[in-house]
Amino acid sequence: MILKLYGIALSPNVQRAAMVLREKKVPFEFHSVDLSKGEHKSPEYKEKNPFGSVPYLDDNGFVIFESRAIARYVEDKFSGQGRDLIPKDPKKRALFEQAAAYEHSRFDRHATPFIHEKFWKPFIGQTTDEHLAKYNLERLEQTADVYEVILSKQKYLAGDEITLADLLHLPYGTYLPTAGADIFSTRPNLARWFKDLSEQPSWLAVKDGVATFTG
Ligand SMILES: N[C@@H](CCC(=O)N[C@@H](CS)C(=O)NCC(=O)O)C(=O)O
Repeated sequence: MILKLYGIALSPNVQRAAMVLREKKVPFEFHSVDLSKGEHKSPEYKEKNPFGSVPYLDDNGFVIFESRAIARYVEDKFSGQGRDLIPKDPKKRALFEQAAAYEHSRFDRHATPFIHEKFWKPFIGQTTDEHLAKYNLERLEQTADVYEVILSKQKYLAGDEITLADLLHLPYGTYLPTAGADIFSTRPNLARWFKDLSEQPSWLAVKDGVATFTG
């Protein structure tokens, strides 16, 4: 039975899951969840994702949420199909895990609250906490300086081949300049890396909104 992805078409976390399904050439049905009506907070929805957030994936009754966990499940289940996103060689795998760990703990940790303050809050008519935004932007700039060093020595974060660790940056990385944090274009290696990622067909297919993919 076809996989079902639940969420909103322009949610970065939903786009992350959909991008990986496209990478692995896995057909899926996209099901819209109406956040404005609070559908994601209903008891029925929380049976699927108890945090009441999007996305979640339903694979014939097997339900998984958290976009990074969805990505890893899809990579494992459809191993040998589409592009390999996680290396199997132990050393390459360790370098991948290292990059995936700092994507989450250093990049996403500050990108998410920065975008919340500078993009999402003004969008829904709330006031930005400028102090919080500045704090997170400073941390992002520090992380970007380290990325620039890493990417001056290799093409991608885990070596010279693209992995899931690189792709995970795309959704929030794409929002950052719109929110006023242009951390990529001012650093030549980071600019080269992010331009390359932004041109990946899997991302181009979902960046303007997730839709059902029939293969
Ligand atoms: N860490 C989660 C984050 C999910 C998340 O926060 N999704 C947002 C949309 S981008 C959401 O559902 N926000 C509404 C809410 O949490 O009430 C993931 O990667 O899936």
